[in-house]
Amino acid sequence: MEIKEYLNNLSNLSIFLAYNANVDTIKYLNDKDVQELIDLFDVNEIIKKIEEYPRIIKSPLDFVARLIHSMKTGKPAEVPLYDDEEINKWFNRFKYDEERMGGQVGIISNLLSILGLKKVIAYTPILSKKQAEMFVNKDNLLYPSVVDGNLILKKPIESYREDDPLKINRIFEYKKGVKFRLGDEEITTPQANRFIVASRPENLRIEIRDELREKLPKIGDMVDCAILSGYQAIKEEYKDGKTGDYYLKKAKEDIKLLKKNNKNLKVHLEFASIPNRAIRKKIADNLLPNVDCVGMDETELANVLNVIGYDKLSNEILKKSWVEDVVEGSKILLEEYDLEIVQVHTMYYIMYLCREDNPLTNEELKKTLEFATILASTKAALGNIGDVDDLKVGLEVPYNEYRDLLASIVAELSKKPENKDYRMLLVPSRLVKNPKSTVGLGDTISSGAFVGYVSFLKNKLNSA
Ligand SMILES: Nc1ncnc2c1ncn2[C@@H]1O[C@H](COP(=O)(O)OP(=O)(O)O)[C@@H](O)[C@H]1O
Ligand SMILES: O=P(O)(O)OC[C@H]1O[C@](O)(CO)[C@@H](O)[C@@H]1O
Ligand SMILES: [Mg+2]
Repeated sequence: MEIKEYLNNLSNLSIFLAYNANVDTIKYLNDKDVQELIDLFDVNEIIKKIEEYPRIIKSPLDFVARLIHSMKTGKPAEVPLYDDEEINKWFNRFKYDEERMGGQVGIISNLLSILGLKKVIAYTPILSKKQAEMFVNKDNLLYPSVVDGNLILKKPIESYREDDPLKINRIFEYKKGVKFRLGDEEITTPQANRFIVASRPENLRIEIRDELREKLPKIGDMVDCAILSGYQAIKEEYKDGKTGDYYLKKAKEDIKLLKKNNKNLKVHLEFASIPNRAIRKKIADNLLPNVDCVGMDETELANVLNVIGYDKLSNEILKKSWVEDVVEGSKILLEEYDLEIVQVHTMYYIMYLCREDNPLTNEELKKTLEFATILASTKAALGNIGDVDDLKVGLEVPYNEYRDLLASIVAELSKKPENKDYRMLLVPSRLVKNPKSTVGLGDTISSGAFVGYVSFLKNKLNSA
């Protein structure tokens, strides 16, 4: 993998990002931490609550139950926190280990700025001083504002609003092999992963502020692509009478406004877990038909399939996440929403599914996935990518042990007659045995692959 050449390709690419940035307050859990949490409750209460499977955290018990479930399965999870003073304060009991830029826009804008893209325009509806300070302070990372009716692009640190609220998510990271007892059951985490307690402040609305919205066609004309994310925070209704439908309708129009003056603008939607099934369905039906590419992990793929009528396949993916099922699910999304690319990242592989007539060659497509695995292994190993030189760390992490098996499965699948109109490219992950942290690895993978995809398309367009 020629990293220098790949990066060189990105240096004339510009991108727009919206909507979600926050502060990730991270705690690395050990055996004792978990046991102490469990010992706060009667074990049967926890077991009962795990079965109930709360989709929002309203009490400490909701949190402990969902956390244990995530640690027992080793699966990534993100659960919204009910917007209530008391439960919010309860989370201050922990001694957190570090604070870090969080949210797809936060993580991706910093990464792409460091990778040396020409221009990264990062938008988030709330930008406090503390949040602004977490953005990389480089000339290519800009925040859009409107001053006297004009679109102004300035560094986040020069654009913050003193009285904007700060959004904090608590991240509980666990390594593989964390041990604890739940009654007479000994549990050991099967792999390293993260549990996100996602705050959902009433005043946070996933939208482009009105004065900036009319500038979207201009912004769309200044960039080659966009990554949109954060929709998972949209609520069904708000205290001021606004509804999820109101914000989803605006979100759909935002995409059309971005594309208005730039027909070649490629838009990628990065998923996160959307516990509210009604909102999940609306996001799929309203937004997916208007974007070109989508990135998600296998759990998110399964959950979307579940709300569009493919329960059996959804359960298969949740249970085993076999390549065949993930391919089947990706084909359904590609067809259902007329997408250009469905990119799914799992613990053991990253995969593209696209149509046979995709303008890029298999080699080009694979290159973008290979670059994405190097980004992920670098970030997993170091916790953060501070400089392109860090990438040599990720390059040294070998592909995981299922590399050959996965390659043979995909080779078989590609030959099947029902797959003749598709191309599926798979690259095994470079799994870091003992990752510093895992939060944001999916965002890292998807953004690294997507900007590579757009840069190869751009080369093709220019050389045509
Ligand atoms: N230890 C690890 N080493 C390398 N890659 C990892 C490791 N753990 C997870 N990954 C990659 O990161 C991805 C996590 O994606 P996702 O669950 O979307 O995270 P997030 O939404 O927090 O960015 C996995 O699908 C896998 O490809
Ligand atoms: O759903 P929210 O509150 O926007 O948070 C998204 C979460 O997902 C991440 O971006 C990782 O994908 C975290 O950094 C962040 O806490
Ligand atoms: Mg993700």
